[in-house]
Amino acid sequence: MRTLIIFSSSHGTTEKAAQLLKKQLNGEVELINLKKLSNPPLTDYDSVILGSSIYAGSVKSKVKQFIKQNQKSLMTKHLGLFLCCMFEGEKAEQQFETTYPKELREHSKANGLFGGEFMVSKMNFIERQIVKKVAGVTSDVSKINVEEIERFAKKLNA
Ligand SMILES: Cc1cc2nc3c(=O)[nH]c(=O)nc-3n(C[C@H](O)[C@H](O)[C@H](O)COP(=O)(O)O)c2cc1C
Repeated sequence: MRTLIIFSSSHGTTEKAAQLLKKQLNGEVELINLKKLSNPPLTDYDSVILGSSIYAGSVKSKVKQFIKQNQKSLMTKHLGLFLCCMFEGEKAEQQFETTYPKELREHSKANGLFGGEFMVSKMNFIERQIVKKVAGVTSDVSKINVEEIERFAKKLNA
């Protein structure tokens, strides 16, 4: 089985999660950052995994655009969808639902909330102000959910 993990990441957390996931998956796995290649061809892959982070309640625009262009093709793949974000529980679930269309969520073999990070050291001035005001965070915080990544990989490997 050939798998492609496609992601978009601003401060590197979704990329980190994608790398952790890659280690857990069976078969040949490649990673593509949408920043480098905005519409990668999917024909050579049986399995496609899509991952994004959330900023101010919205998914990264490159992911939105990729879904728009490839939704039909994604419906023919062994599919996985994940999100990196700092909200947890119901709020995180809601963000997942607004990120990925219902049709894809229902077709997907694994849907995952992988936690997130506030990488203050990589943020610009405005982002630092927002994170300080909204979350009271002034230094790097990591809450990547490794168990959730393992659970997600097991489902896709099954
Ligand atoms: C300015 C800013 C806004 C954010 N807004 C949200 C949000 O609305 N909901 C949420 O769950 N996480 C939010 N986050 C947390 C990011 O989703 C989290 O930092 C994520 O790990 C970023 O991943 P990336 O480095 O791959 O882009 C925000 C972070 C920043 C810096």
